[in-house]
Amino acid sequence: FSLSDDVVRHIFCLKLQIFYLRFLLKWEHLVYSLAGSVRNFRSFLPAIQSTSYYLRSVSSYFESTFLRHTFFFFIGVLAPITLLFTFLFIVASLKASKEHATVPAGLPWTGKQDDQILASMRANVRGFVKSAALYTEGYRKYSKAGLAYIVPTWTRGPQIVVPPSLGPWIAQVPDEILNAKDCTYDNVQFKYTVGHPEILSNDMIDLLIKRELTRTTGTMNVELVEEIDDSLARLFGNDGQWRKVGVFDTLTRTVGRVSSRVFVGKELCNNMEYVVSASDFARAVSVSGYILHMFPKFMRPAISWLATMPNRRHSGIAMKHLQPLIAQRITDMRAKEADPTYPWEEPDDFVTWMVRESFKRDTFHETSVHHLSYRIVLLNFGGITTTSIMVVNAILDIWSAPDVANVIAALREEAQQVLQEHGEWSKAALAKLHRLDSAIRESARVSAIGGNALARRVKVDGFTLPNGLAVAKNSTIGVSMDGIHFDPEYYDNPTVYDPFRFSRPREELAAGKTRVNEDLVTTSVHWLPFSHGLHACPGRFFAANNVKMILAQVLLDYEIQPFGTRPPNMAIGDMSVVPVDATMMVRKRV
Ligand code: HEM
Repeated sequence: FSLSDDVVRHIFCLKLQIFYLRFLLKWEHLVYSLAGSVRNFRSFLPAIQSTSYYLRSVSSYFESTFLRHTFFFFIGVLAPITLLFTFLFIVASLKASKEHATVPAGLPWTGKQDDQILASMRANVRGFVKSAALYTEGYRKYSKAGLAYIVPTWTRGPQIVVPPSLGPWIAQVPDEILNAKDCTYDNVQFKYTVGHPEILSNDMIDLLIKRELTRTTGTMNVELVEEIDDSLARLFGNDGQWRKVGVFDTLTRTVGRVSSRVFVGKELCNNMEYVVSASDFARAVSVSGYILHMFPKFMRPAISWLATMPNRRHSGIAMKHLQPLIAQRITDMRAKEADPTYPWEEPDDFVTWMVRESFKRDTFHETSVHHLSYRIVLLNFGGITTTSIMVVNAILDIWSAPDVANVIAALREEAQQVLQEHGEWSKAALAKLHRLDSAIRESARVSAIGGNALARRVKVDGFTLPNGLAVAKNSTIGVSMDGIHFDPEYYDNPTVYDPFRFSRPREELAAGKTRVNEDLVTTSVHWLPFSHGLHACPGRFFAANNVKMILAQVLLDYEIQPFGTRPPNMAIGDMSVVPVDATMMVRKRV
């Protein structure tokens, strides 16, 4: 510690000297030229001489101590950095070789060249920089020939990618054989980034999403539209003036507020400190997951304390608001149960459903205020950022579409007609927004998260896939999401964003065509943003309801200036991430 203090002092000293030297050189020159041209200024000469003398002494001090400073700089700063990087390099190299030994030897790789020195580690680095592209490259080369291949990734180790023909089979294999959650949890390193294994392995959230949230989806839309309108008015303004706003920032807040209206109720959904903590927490968890994957398993407990500090800060903010709310809800619900005349109206929200469910359970982690509150933190994690990303992608894709003016006019016309017919955004009304539904579904196709879909962890020894490929226990299999989404066999002109790709067949129904049921919530092995099969996202009905309603209100009430070119998503590892800095010009329609 004292060494580093010393080093810092010396570096500081060195900087000061260089600064002073430059200062004096500049002024000495100026003063000499002034003195030479104005005789009367001779009286200044002694001062100039003494300055010059000081300058020389500083310069000689600098020369005499230069070596010492350089030495301290190397010992104190460069040596530890070099040592740290050498250590990380060795660790990463060993980790990569170990991971790569677990996949079947005969399979082809994308992004790995066996004849290169440190082939495994270099492949993992490629996986970090561009594994989304490696997936699609392998898809064209191998999947289309019915072969499996391997993609290196930074976060999940090597992935075995199987042809799409195996997709329907993977989607139905039970968890005891191919496990979905193990993959997700390991990918985001939930053990460290979130903790609470007793909550993660518990059924309560999934059960309530399937049983209560899906049942009520659409029934609270009048309240949700109020939240959307107020949120958009605050963020986009309602004075008819153009404003430059952040796309991600404004829509995350709106989605967070709308989702929270159903998750935690009217009061808290309006609290932006609480709402923003959800997306901050999600981002912190993802970043810390990446950091932890840089280290081998035995080092993660030690590294995690530091890496997950932001996670604790953001979840702490949410917990600060959630715990009193849930404690009060338990008190009120108990009082109402004991005495039906207790003057309190039970809100219909996720907290109420969860507390009611907790009354039927008896373990501490299913009943304590802390554990119930943390469940909402996790619900936000799974539900808010994912939905915000879908809205952001849809806005970027729709307002960058070829023929954007006509696309907007067609979407707006549909929204106006349906709203006029139904008077409000009821479930039935939203179901009639075929063009908007299609524009969002198409955006989710071309701007999907990328990489791996239907990712499953093999849970049994000696397992053989239907195509005869033997895979080791704990290896990961899946299909290439972008490979499938951009395959001309499934989509005409697959690289083009065609907003009405899915609604056109419906609109042509009158011409006697067969009805094609491809709504935003319809999953398939060829459209995978919500996955497919046993683990298809149970929150997709709620998410689709909110995404459609937010976009319909934006179309009806605001004008957005088209983007010249679509602000591109960024590839990070095997994921494609929305451009969080993208801005748009927006104004209230008059
Ligand atoms: C546009 C928004 C959303 C997207 C794109 C999305 C996507 C996904 C995906 C890809 C899966 C993984 C399935 C698998 O492992 O194969 C999933 C699972 C899940 N999602 Fe969503 N989701 C969204 C919104 C939501 C919302 C709003 C909620 C809750 C209210 C939610 C709750 C869940 C849960 C609980 C699972 C785990 C299901 C299981 O393992 O059986 N999601 N989601």
